[in-house]
Amino acid sequence: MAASARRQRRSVLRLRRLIAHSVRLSWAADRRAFIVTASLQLLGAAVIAAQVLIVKLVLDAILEVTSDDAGTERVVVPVLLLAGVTALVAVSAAVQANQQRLLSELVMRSTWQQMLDVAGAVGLRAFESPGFYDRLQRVQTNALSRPYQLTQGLIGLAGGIAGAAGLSIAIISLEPTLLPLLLLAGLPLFFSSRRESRLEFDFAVAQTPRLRLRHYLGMVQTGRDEAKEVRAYGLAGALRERFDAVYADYTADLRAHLRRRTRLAVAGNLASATFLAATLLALVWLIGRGRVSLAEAGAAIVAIRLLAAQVTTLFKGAQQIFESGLFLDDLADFVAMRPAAELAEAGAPAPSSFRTLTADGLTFTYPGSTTPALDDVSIRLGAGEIVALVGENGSGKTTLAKLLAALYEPDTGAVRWDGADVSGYARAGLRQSVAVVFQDFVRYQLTARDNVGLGRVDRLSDDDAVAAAARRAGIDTVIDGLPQGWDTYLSKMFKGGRDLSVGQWQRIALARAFFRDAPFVILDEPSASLDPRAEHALFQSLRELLGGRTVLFISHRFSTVRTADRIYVLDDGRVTEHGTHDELMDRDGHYAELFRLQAAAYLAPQANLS
Ligand SMILES: Nc1ncnc2c1ncn2[C@@H]1O[C@H](COP(=O)(O)OP(=O)(O)OP(=O)(O)O)[C@@H](O)[C@H]1O
Repeated sequence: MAASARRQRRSVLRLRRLIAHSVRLSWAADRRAFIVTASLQLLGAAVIAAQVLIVKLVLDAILEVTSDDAGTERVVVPVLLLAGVTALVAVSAAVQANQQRLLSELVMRSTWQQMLDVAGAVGLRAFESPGFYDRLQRVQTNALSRPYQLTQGLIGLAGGIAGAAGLSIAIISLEPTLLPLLLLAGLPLFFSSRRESRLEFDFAVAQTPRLRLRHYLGMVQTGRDEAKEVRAYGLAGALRERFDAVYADYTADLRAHLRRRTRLAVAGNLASATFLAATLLALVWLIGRGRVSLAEAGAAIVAIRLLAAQVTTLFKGAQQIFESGLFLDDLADFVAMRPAAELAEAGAPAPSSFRTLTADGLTFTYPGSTTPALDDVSIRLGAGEIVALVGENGSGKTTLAKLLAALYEPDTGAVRWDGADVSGYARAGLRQSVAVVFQDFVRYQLTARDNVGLGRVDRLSDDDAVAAAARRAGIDTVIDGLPQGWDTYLSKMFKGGRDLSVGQWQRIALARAFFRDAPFVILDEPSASLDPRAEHALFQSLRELLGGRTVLFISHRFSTVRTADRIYVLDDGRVTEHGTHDELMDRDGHYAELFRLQAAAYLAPQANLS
């Protein structure tokens, strides 16, 4: 008993908190729309109350006409009034529906804006945390449906409360003794609706992980990116079976849940009918005793029906808010991360270039990992130098590049520009001076112009510079040959869009980096998908293409690496060797071994295959 009371108190407290949060969310989304919606609710409640009073006037007039043989014209005014109020109810419902749709859309927009602000503000480290990523996914998945449900719930709840209050006032003004009777008739509905909303909430909470899995399994079978592999590995049948199994579990639970709800609805309605009969009998008794007139009794019956509808709306609203509760909690936690994220990215204005860039004893461990990806790594780049990073898979090359690009902070050690530790500079300012082509660069499903121009958004409309960057990357003729040239979407998702080959995409990514026009350029395997001629041309002209810029490039192809001014060899997160190609070959260490392995593979492929 005590436990159940505690649970109820917790539910009430939670509902109060959720309502406050929903109101804040709607208010922040658009004050005007919120005020208009709230005013319409109040108007709706007043009109419902007026309806009851007018019904009484109509009944009074009808009874007078029949008993006194008075002129039927006496009925005309109340009837017209009733028709007018009924029309007003219908009009207000239509306006409310539109207003609610608008408010839902505005709340959805505001939710997306808040979510994108946080996603853009947090450091890359956040994306390594499963907690952050899960929450982001949940907020994102729900951001499309929940705001609608939430505003509907809020409006339903407010409307239900206002309507019930309006009806109570109307009844009191008719005959105060009727009020307890009305409340009695509403009691079974009150309890059954509350129980139903609790059941629905528990069901929604319990099913969330399963529904998420079902959504994912559906997506993996319909996604464009996944389509190749699903076919190549013949996964369609197996994935479909999993989808069916998850769906079957869900429908089994849904059936059981709906059976419970039906039982509850039957019990609630039976109890309601019994209470209604008792209320009507009490009304007859009051009429017999002359305490209540026939017209008042008629109006009371109308009020009972209206009150039942209001109570149902009220509980449905509370239930919808409850169901959106998890989403609201996720959103609140997510948004709360923003100030700390912004603080972490803030700092003094960064210089726009450097004469020397050094990494001093960098150590870095990915969140959730136990072994460091970088262990006491030190390297140096002079302005205008081309420096290469080599090493086996997983040796830490990309991680080092990310630290130098100010995307991660080292656990210990420092990245220095002209001797100054860059951790004191604003991250965004630092990154402006760095252009990176990642191994897994982004293929923006936007126009060719955007794909290059996004390298530097403040110069996006500089068509000549965009075209020049494309020329340097050797992708200009491909773009000119597209159906709408620079305006062609590089995606089949859009009408007239075209996809490119992997190597052409890589050139687009290079063009984007060239367009950025930054003093420090990081190229992570920039030629992995280029044909031999294009790769040769790129590295032959790298100095000319990047005229005087400092370049750090990562490559597994030693033919390209040998042209670098200096080469750093990474092994298991540590720098094991460094020097020019000739120096490293003379040293006859790890680098020389890897170089010879690759050279031998080119020169005597048969021997390697055998
Ligand atoms: N996001 C991550 N979370 C946890 N560990 C990671 C993450 N990214 C990389 N690692 C680990 O850090 C180490 C270094 O990875 P990194 O990507 O820097 O290697 P790499 O030298 O660039 O490899 P490759 O030649 O395959 O591109 C590896 O052991 C890798 O498994």
